[in-house]
Amino acid sequence: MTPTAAPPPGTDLPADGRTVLDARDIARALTRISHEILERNKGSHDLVLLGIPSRGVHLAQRIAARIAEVEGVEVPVGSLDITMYRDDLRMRPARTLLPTEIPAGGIDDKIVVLVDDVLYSGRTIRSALDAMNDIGRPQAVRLAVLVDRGHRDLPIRADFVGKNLPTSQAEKVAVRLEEYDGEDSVTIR
Ligand SMILES: O=P(O)(O)OC[C@H]1O[C@H](OP(=O)(O)OP(=O)(O)O)[C@H](O)[C@@H]1O
Ligand SMILES: O=c1cc[nH]c(=O)[nH]1
Repeated sequence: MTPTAAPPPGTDLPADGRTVLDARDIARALTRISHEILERNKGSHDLVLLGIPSRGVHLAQRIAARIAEVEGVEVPVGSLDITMYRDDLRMRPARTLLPTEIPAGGIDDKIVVLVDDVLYSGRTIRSALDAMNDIGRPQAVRLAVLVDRGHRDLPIRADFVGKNLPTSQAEKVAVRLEEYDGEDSVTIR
Protein backbone atom coordinates (compact mmCIF):
# COMPACT_ATOMS: atom_id res chain seq x y z
CA MET A 1 0.00 0.00 0.00
CA THR A 2 1.41 3.42 -0.95
CA PRO A 3 1.15 6.17 1.66
CA THR A 4 -0.36 9.39 0.32
CA ALA A 5 1.91 11.51 2.51
CA ALA A 6 5.18 11.00 4.31
CA PRO A 7 4.49 9.46 7.73
CA PRO A 8 5.54 11.31 10.87
CA PRO A 9 8.96 10.23 12.14
CA GLY A 10 8.88 6.87 13.88
CA THR A 11 5.49 5.83 12.56
CA ASP A 12 4.22 3.88 9.61
CA LEU A 13 1.09 5.68 8.52
CA PRO A 14 -0.63 4.36 5.42
CA ALA A 15 -3.60 6.25 3.99
CA ASP A 16 -6.16 4.20 5.86
CA GLY A 17 -4.49 3.95 9.25
CA ARG A 18 -1.41 3.33 11.33
CA THR A 19 0.10 -0.12 10.95
CA VAL A 20 0.53 -1.78 14.32
CA LEU A 21 1.40 -5.29 13.10
CA ASP A 22 2.91 -6.20 9.76
CA ALA A 23 3.08 -9.65 8.19
CA ARG A 24 6.17 -10.68 10.15
CA ASP A 25 4.71 -9.44 13.43
CA ILE A 26 1.53 -11.45 12.77
CA ALA A 27 3.57 -14.56 11.93
CA ARG A 28 5.59 -14.22 15.14
CA ALA A 29 2.48 -13.65 17.24
CA LEU A 30 0.79 -16.76 15.81
CA THR A 31 3.91 -18.84 16.39
CA ARG A 32 4.02 -17.69 20.02
CA ILE A 33 0.30 -18.36 20.52
CA SER A 34 0.74 -21.87 19.07
CA HIS A 35 3.54 -22.61 21.54
CA GLU A 36 1.50 -21.16 24.41
CA ILE A 37 -1.48 -23.37 23.53
CA LEU A 38 0.76 -26.45 23.51
CA GLU A 39 2.41 -25.44 26.76
CA ARG A 40 -0.88 -24.75 28.53
CA ASN A 41 -2.40 -28.00 27.20
CA LYS A 42 0.78 -30.02 27.80
CA GLY A 43 0.68 -31.10 24.16
CA SER A 44 -1.97 -31.32 21.48
CA HIS A 45 -4.20 -34.03 22.98
CA ASP A 46 -7.95 -33.34 22.87
CA LEU A 47 -7.42 -29.96 21.18
CA VAL A 48 -9.94 -28.63 18.67
CA LEU A 49 -9.50 -25.18 17.12
CA LEU A 50 -12.72 -23.38 16.16
CA GLY A 51 -12.27 -20.19 14.18
CA ILE A 52 -14.94 -17.51 14.12
CA PRO A 53 -15.62 -16.54 10.49
CA SER A 54 -14.29 -15.01 8.63
CA ARG A 55 -10.74 -14.18 9.63
CA GLY A 56 -10.74 -16.28 12.79
CA VAL A 57 -10.96 -19.41 10.64
CA HIS A 58 -7.79 -18.51 8.72
CA LEU A 59 -6.01 -17.74 11.98
CA ALA A 60 -7.10 -21.11 13.40
CA GLN A 61 -5.75 -22.85 10.29
CA ARG A 62 -2.42 -21.04 10.63
CA ILE A 63 -2.16 -21.99 14.31
CA ALA A 64 -2.95 -25.63 13.43
CA ALA A 65 -0.21 -25.57 10.78
CA ARG A 66 2.32 -24.33 13.34
CA ILE A 67 1.23 -26.94 15.88
CA ALA A 68 1.69 -29.59 13.18
CA GLU A 69 5.24 -28.32 12.58
CA VAL A 70 6.10 -28.45 16.28
CA GLU A 71 4.26 -31.62 17.38
CA GLY A 72 3.79 -33.51 14.12
CA VAL A 73 0.08 -33.76 14.94
CA GLU A 74 -2.87 -32.47 12.90
CA VAL A 75 -5.17 -30.71 15.34
CA PRO A 76 -8.79 -30.62 14.08
CA VAL A 77 -9.89 -27.20 12.85
CA GLY A 78 -13.44 -26.03 12.32
CA SER A 79 -15.48 -22.87 12.05
CA LEU A 80 -18.26 -21.56 14.24
CA ASP A 81 -20.74 -19.04 12.89
CA ILE A 82 -22.19 -16.90 15.64
CA THR A 83 -24.60 -14.83 13.51
CA MET A 84 -27.85 -16.28 14.89
CA TYR A 85 -26.58 -16.02 18.46
CA ARG A 86 -25.78 -12.29 18.43
CA ASP A 87 -27.57 -10.29 21.10
CA ASP A 88 -28.14 -7.47 18.59
CA LEU A 89 -29.67 -9.71 15.92
CA ARG A 90 -32.94 -7.77 15.84
CA MET A 91 -31.22 -4.37 15.95
CA ARG A 92 -29.05 -4.77 12.86
CA PRO A 93 -29.71 -5.46 9.18
CA ALA A 94 -29.93 -9.13 8.24
CA ARG A 95 -26.52 -10.75 7.94
CA THR A 96 -25.47 -13.59 5.69
CA LEU A 97 -24.95 -16.82 7.55
CA LEU A 98 -21.37 -18.08 7.50
CA PRO A 99 -20.20 -21.67 7.66
CA THR A 100 -20.23 -23.71 10.84
CA GLU A 101 -18.06 -26.77 10.28
CA ILE A 102 -17.42 -28.95 13.28
CA PRO A 103 -14.60 -31.50 12.88
CA ALA A 104 -15.70 -35.14 12.64
CA GLY A 105 -14.72 -35.92 16.24
CA GLY A 106 -17.07 -33.22 17.53
CA ILE A 107 -16.37 -31.03 20.56
CA ASP A 108 -17.67 -33.23 23.41
CA ASP A 109 -14.97 -33.58 26.08
CA LYS A 110 -12.48 -31.68 23.90
CA ILE A 111 -10.38 -28.65 24.78
CA VAL A 112 -11.84 -26.15 22.35
CA VAL A 113 -9.76 -23.11 21.49
CA LEU A 114 -11.92 -20.41 19.97
CA VAL A 115 -9.92 -18.23 17.60
CA ASP A 116 -10.83 -14.71 16.48
CA ASP A 117 -9.02 -11.73 15.05
CA VAL A 118 -10.15 -8.96 17.42
CA LEU A 119 -11.51 -9.02 20.96
CA TYR A 120 -13.41 -5.85 21.83
CA SER A 121 -16.77 -5.82 23.68
CA GLY A 122 -16.68 -9.60 24.12
CA ARG A 123 -20.15 -9.99 22.61
CA THR A 124 -18.93 -12.11 19.69
CA ILE A 125 -17.31 -14.53 22.11
CA ARG A 126 -20.41 -14.65 24.30
CA SER A 127 -22.36 -15.56 21.16
CA ALA A 128 -19.78 -18.23 20.33
CA LEU A 129 -20.22 -19.81 23.76
CA ASP A 130 -23.97 -19.95 23.15
CA ALA A 131 -23.48 -21.38 19.66
CA MET A 132 -21.22 -24.10 21.05
CA ASN A 133 -23.79 -24.98 23.67
CA ASP A 134 -26.04 -26.22 20.85
CA ILE A 135 -23.27 -28.44 19.47
CA GLY A 136 -21.74 -30.20 22.42
CA ARG A 137 -20.10 -29.99 25.83
CA PRO A 138 -16.36 -29.37 25.69
CA GLN A 139 -14.13 -30.26 28.61
CA ALA A 140 -12.88 -26.67 28.54
CA VAL A 141 -13.02 -23.65 26.26
CA ARG A 142 -10.09 -21.29 25.75
CA LEU A 143 -9.84 -18.13 23.67
CA ALA A 144 -7.06 -17.04 21.33
CA VAL A 145 -7.17 -13.64 19.62
CA LEU A 146 -4.72 -11.83 17.42
CA VAL A 147 -5.58 -8.44 18.95
CA ASP A 148 -7.16 -7.53 22.28
CA ARG A 149 -8.16 -3.88 22.02
CA GLY A 150 -9.89 -3.64 25.43
CA HIS A 151 -13.27 -1.98 26.16
CA ARG A 152 -15.07 -5.13 27.28
CA ASP A 153 -18.84 -5.01 27.95
CA LEU A 154 -18.81 -8.52 29.40
CA PRO A 155 -16.59 -10.47 31.81
CA ILE A 156 -14.68 -12.24 29.03
CA ARG A 157 -10.91 -12.48 28.64
CA ALA A 158 -8.54 -14.12 26.21
CA ASP A 159 -6.15 -16.90 27.24
CA PHE A 160 -3.80 -16.29 24.30
CA VAL A 161 -3.24 -12.82 22.86
CA GLY A 162 -1.11 -11.81 19.89
CA LYS A 163 -1.05 -8.15 20.86
CA ASN A 164 -2.71 -6.09 23.55
CA LEU A 165 -3.54 -2.85 21.80
CA PRO A 166 -4.66 0.12 23.90
CA THR A 167 -7.30 1.96 21.88
CA SER A 168 -9.91 4.64 22.29
CA GLN A 169 -13.47 3.60 21.60
CA ALA A 170 -13.52 6.00 18.66
CA GLU A 171 -10.81 3.99 16.95
CA LYS A 172 -11.26 0.98 14.71
CA VAL A 173 -8.84 -1.92 14.49
CA ALA A 174 -8.71 -3.57 11.07
CA VAL A 175 -7.13 -7.00 10.64
CA ARG A 176 -6.28 -8.05 7.10
CA LEU A 177 -5.17 -11.55 6.23
CA GLU A 178 -3.58 -12.81 3.04
CA GLU A 179 -6.19 -15.56 2.54
CA TYR A 180 -9.11 -13.14 2.82
CA ASP A 181 -7.81 -9.65 2.07
CA GLY A 182 -4.70 -10.29 -0.01
CA GLU A 183 -2.26 -9.01 2.64
CA ASP A 184 -1.36 -9.47 6.30
CA SER A 185 -1.64 -6.37 8.47
CA VAL A 186 -3.27 -4.89 11.52
CA THR A 187 -4.05 -1.19 11.31
CA ILE A 188 -5.71 1.26 13.63
CA ARG A 189 -7.57 4.34 12.58
O1 LIG B 1 -15.69 -8.29 20.87
P1 LIG B 1 -16.63 -7.74 19.85
O2 LIG B 1 -17.14 -6.36 20.19
O3 LIG B 1 -17.75 -8.68 19.53
O4 LIG B 1 -15.81 -7.47 18.53
C1 LIG B 1 -14.98 -8.42 17.92
C2 LIG B 1 -15.55 -8.92 16.64
O5 LIG B 1 -15.74 -7.82 15.75
C3 LIG B 1 -15.29 -8.22 14.48
O6 LIG B 1 -16.30 -8.85 13.80
P2 LIG B 1 -17.43 -8.04 13.06
O7 LIG B 1 -18.73 -8.37 13.74
O8 LIG B 1 -17.06 -6.59 12.96
O9 LIG B 1 -17.46 -8.71 11.65
P3 LIG B 1 -16.25 -9.13 10.69
O10 LIG B 1 -15.77 -10.46 11.18
O11 LIG B 1 -16.90 -9.20 9.36
O12 LIG B 1 -15.17 -8.08 10.79
C4 LIG B 1 -14.14 -9.15 14.76
O13 LIG B 1 -13.91 -10.01 13.67
C5 LIG B 1 -14.60 -9.89 15.99
O14 LIG B 1 -15.27 -11.08 15.64
O1 LIG C 1 -12.09 -2.19 16.22
C1 LIG C 1 -12.73 -3.22 16.06
C2 LIG C 1 -13.82 -3.59 16.88
C3 LIG C 1 -14.46 -4.75 16.66
N1 LIG C 1 -14.04 -5.54 15.67
C4 LIG C 1 -13.01 -5.21 14.88
O2 LIG C 1 -12.66 -5.97 13.96
N2 LIG C 1 -12.38 -4.05 15.08
